[in-house]
Amino acid sequence: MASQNERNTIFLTEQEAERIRHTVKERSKNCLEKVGHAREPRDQLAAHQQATGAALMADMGGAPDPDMTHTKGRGDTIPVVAVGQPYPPCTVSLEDLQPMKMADLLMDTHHRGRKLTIKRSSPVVTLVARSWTMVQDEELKETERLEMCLHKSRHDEDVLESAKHFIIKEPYFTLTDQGEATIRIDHPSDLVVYQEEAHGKTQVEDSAAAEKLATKYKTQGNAALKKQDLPLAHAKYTEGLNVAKQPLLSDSNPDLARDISRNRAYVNLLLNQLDEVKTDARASLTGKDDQRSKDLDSKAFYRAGSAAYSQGRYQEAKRFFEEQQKLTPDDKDAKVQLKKIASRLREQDSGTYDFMKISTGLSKGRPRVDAATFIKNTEIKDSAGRGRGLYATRSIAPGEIVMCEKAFCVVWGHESEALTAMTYDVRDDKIRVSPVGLGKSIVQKLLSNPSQIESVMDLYGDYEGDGKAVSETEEGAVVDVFRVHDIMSRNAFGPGSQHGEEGARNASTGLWIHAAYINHSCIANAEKEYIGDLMILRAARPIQAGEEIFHSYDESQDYDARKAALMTTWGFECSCAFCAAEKADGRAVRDKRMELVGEADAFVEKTPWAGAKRLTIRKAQRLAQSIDETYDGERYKDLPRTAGGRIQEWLAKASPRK
Ligand SMILES: C[S@@+](CC[C@H](N)C(=O)[O-])C[C@H]1O[C@@H](n2cnc3c(N)ncnc32)[C@H](O)[C@@H]1O
Repeated sequence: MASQNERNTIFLTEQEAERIRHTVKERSKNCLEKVGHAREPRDQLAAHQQATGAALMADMGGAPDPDMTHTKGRGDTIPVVAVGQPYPPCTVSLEDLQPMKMADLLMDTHHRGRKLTIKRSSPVVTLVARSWTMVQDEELKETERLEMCLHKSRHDEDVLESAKHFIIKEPYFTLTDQGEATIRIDHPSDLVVYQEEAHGKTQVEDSAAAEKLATKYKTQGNAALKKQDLPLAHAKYTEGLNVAKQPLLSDSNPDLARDISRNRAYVNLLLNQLDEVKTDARASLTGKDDQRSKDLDSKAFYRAGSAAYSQGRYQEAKRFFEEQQKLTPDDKDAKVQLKKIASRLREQDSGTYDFMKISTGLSKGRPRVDAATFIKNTEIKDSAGRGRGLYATRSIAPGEIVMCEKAFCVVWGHESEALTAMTYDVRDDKIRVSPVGLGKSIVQKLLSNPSQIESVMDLYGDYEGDGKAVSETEEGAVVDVFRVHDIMSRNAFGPGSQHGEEGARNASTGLWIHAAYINHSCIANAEKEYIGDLMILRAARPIQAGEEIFHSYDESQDYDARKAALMTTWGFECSCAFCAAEKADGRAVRDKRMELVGEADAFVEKTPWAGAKRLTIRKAQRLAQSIDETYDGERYKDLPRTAGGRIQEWLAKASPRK
């Protein structure tokens, strides 16, 4: 993520930073000492009381949250998240995992190939960056602590609170930062809500009994939908489908599964689970010719088309809406959608946008644009010494659009998802300000739309995972949250404040997948701007076909600050010609230049250019000249002299008072 500017920096005291480092290192040390040790049984009553007390305190807002740390300046606490000790999620389906007992858990061990069925036995303690509770094994003999870190909610509901019975895939038994034993879940896909039907616990003897049961679930799903409890409606329809799809019933009454699929498609649309909308809609098709069946199939095509549209797959959406139109030619909805799709396809193919219209359609309540992505003039190729990069496939004139991209995911500072944390990375011993709320949103979006996992996971990140390309098991999408964190850290950008005041604690941030392939240069040939979550990249100078496209990740005038930010945030040292020249200038010249820039900035801030007196203009000219003189004529022959930019701008506008 782009670094926070001075004004928005979050300051930690040295002691606080040291305390964070110490806590994380102490935990690692403790884990190392205890690795492989047998689990010590817990006292059930004491465990229950501990969790109940903590949950009560947390609900009243009085619980000490061990994740929060003190900061200096505005606001006083912020969560701390330790990063840099990644491990991969389980990529095996439940039926291929062997059951294990709670009593057999070993300390600081990932129990690969195993699964543990548990029942929640206490209230859930919900803290800012984690939730925890006490759980019991199937025989209710053993009790253990279970915590879910960071990615702990789904569809705005705390996962641990959402159900009573769970199965943990490949349990990780370890220590908390405070040294307490716990089963720890980092990857949401490692915790599965236990469903009786999915695990064949309910025996259905004949098709009549199966029909009764599936209908019961369907009715419960409908009731939950009516109450807008979408996760429950989804769960009930899923249970219903598990029964209705069994040959016993689907042979005699195939329409029941179709009906439930159609209903679940609707719930999925509301939950933004767009891949499943399309699967369900397709599964619900009757293909029959009577009017009622045609109406139902038309509804299914509408749902599938809406999902494809939301995914930016406009050709696919077009096909669905055309099918809808064939079945119900008088339906106005399909006509409206097809008209919108025509506009999106035009944007996508030609890069022709009505920016004014897009812009006026935005507000704080509707901060995301309805516009397509245009990337036709670019391609991804290897870039020597920089991994991959983005290249122009045709020549592009200054000011012309290089590419336009709607964000894969953006979290605006004013949205409830915005969450900033200090991350302490054990890999390089650095504490950073990180928009973990964006990481959480990306993970949620991927869990809901597994077909998009591959394109996000292809982005550059320090941790590359275990190399297994599994993104789905029988139980749903698998997302490696550690990889998402690292990808976000190296690829996210800030679209700036578009809806009011924002600072370091609630900076807007987003991920643009195609733009994420663009490398940095301090003398970039492209400049980005934003309308809502639409990134528009224009050529800053003529770009030839085949030329690599660069934008600037950090526009600081100060070479040393820029160099440090590029290394801390993006992990590289810039070797562009401008950096090479500034490096050759030496420290003394750079310091002198920055001192003059400081003077010039102060001048510009306090001196209005309109009606400036001759004497004032002379002063500005002298300042501009002094800055210019810090540049060696030969060294900067073909390079911009950026430090004088602001004062030059002032001079260009200023007119002497007559
Ligand atoms: C947003 S990604 C750019 C695409 C990336 N090169 C790739 O292979 O996917 C940012 C990462 O690219 C690399 N990078 C970008 N600009 C660079 C440059 N000028 N020199 C060296 N590495 C650069 C750094 O590793 C950085 O963290």
